[in-house]
Amino acid sequence: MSTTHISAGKRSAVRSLLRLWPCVRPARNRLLFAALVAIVASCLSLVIPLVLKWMVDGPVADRDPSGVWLGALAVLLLGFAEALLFGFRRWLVARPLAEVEARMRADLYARLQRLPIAFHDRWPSGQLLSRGTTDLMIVRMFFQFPLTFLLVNAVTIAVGFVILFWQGWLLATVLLAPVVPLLALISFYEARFATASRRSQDQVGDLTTVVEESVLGIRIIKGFGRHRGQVRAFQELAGELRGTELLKARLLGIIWAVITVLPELAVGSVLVLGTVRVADGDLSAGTLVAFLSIALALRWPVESIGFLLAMSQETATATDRYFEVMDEPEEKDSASAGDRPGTAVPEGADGGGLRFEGVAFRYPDADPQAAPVLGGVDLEIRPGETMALVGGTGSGKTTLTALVPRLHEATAGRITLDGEDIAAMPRERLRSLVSVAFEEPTLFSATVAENVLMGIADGAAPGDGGHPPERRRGERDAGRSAALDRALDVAQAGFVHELPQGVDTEVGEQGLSLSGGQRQRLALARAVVGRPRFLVLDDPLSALDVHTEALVEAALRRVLADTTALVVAHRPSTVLLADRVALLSGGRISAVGTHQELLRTNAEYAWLMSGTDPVRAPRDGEDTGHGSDGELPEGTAR
Ligand SMILES: Nc1ncnc2c1ncn2[C@@H]1O[C@H](COP(=O)(O)OP(=O)(O)OP(=O)(O)O)[C@@H](O)[C@H]1O
Repeated sequence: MSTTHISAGKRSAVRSLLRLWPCVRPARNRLLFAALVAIVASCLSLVIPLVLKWMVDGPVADRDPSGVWLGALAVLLLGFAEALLFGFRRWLVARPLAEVEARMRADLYARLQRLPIAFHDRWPSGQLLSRGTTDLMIVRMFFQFPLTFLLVNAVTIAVGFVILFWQGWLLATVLLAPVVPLLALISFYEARFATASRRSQDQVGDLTTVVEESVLGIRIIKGFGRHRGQVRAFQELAGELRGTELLKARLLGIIWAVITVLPELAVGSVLVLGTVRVADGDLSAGTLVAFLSIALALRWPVESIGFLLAMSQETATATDRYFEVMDEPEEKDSASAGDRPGTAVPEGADGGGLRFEGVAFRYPDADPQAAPVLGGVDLEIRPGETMALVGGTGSGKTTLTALVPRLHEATAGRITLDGEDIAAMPRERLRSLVSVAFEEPTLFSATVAENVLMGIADGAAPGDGGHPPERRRGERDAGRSAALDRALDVAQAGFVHELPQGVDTEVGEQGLSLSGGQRQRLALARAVVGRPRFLVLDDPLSALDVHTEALVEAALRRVLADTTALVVAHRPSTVLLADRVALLSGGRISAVGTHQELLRTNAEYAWLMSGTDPVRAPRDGEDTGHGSDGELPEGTAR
């Protein structure tokens, strides 16, 4: 379980926040208008002290009750207008900001779909999940509240001080005095808060990973009685997060205290100095009331700056975390892939079928000193042929099959489909030609039909040409339904008709409401439903009982007859589906031939297939002397 944090490095919060500008661009007019409304509302609160001054120096001093009532009415109306305008501001931004958040989330999801498998191997899922949920929520709240109020409060404070200086420069200067120490202290604590904020958001990601893994692996956890250990691990991480949150709270407390105490001291000084000046007759009582009222009205804008800056720091962190994913390079088609006509060779001609030429591969995070998983694979699967791929555990069979749909990119050599280099093909086209079923059959929380029909391109079904749209749609649906029935038949997945809603039954998260064998049959149906030209199957029958396996094999034979296929096989029964067998050993294809030929002539193969070897059982990847020096055993073909 990874607790590795993706380091943010040193960065400027403002620069991070500026990266959000293109995302909120569609809502910018509303945001600006809402900010204006909030500024007007906030400045109305500064007019109230001026009304008070007028009341104290006018109707109160003159003992004029009707003037006092008029002043009270003015204060009431100003307060009412302020409340109304703040409500209007909230209404203005709510919908556009929800849309901004939804769009950013959709962009993140789309990006995750396009990022290479190597990225997903590296990143814990909880880290991605927390970026798509908590971090984006923080970003939305920033636009809703801190951003607007940092602006509104800055304008309110500026307007407030203009009025204060207009009323009397001496008292205004006393009020302004704490600004310099205030700024220095805030910037010191904000930097520490930014570090704590990054740590806490990364810890939320780690915690999400633990929760996700334990929910998905609940059967293993319960089966091995590991629930207490799991709870302990969770509590440890939750404890670390709690510690970081408490540190944040302490820092925020200090910032808050500094921001509150220094201005209070200034207000106290103004009160003393102002009273002395009123007593000396240098200042009217109304001016002092107005002064103190404005100073008190500015308290909230000043005090709130502490937590507004803290929220801005959190948003800068959330923005960095969001863009760390968005900045990752996507899977790229080669530069000329889109417009290159391809170098296709007609089916059946020399160079047709599936060919591996000097294909090498090393995982990006593998030890650079270690030998690559694949060191130079040469293999030809003729058009219409089924080739079984056999090799010891960890010899690289799954890795080799993953190179065909370009889930990983070969580090050297090339793979061709009917003579066309897959590196020069647009991925979409490549994946419409090649279908895959992996050893671990992954299903999605959707219906049986939706899971199987994922294997067919949207709208792809026979009978589309030259008809009106409704008829085409009808024919397409009928075509998809027929393809579904055929695929379920091939995969011997008739059990789906016994499910409560037949093919419309939801299979639950990851298809866990089905048995392992049932999931594997649906994964197989998904691989064959689109009648692919090339089929790559990674030990597709491993979870079936012998009777079902025999049935699926019989049906598979029919499918394999029409396609060029590479089938990873661990057992003789699967190997027998193939026309020929290739043995992967030491990162290369060390022998190719029929099952019988290899059984007779290749000790490693005989050992892998039967577990017995009259001479000696070779270890994984050990050179058996066959083919490694270029000499293939008798009956071996390339
Ligand atoms: N994402 C990865 N990052 C780094 N190394 C990996 C990764 N996936 C697999 N490997 C390594 O590559 C080697 C080949 O793995 P692969 O899964 O291709 O073997 P395999 O022949 O399919 O094994 P099995 O028969 O047990 O399924 C192994 O040593 C494995 O540890």
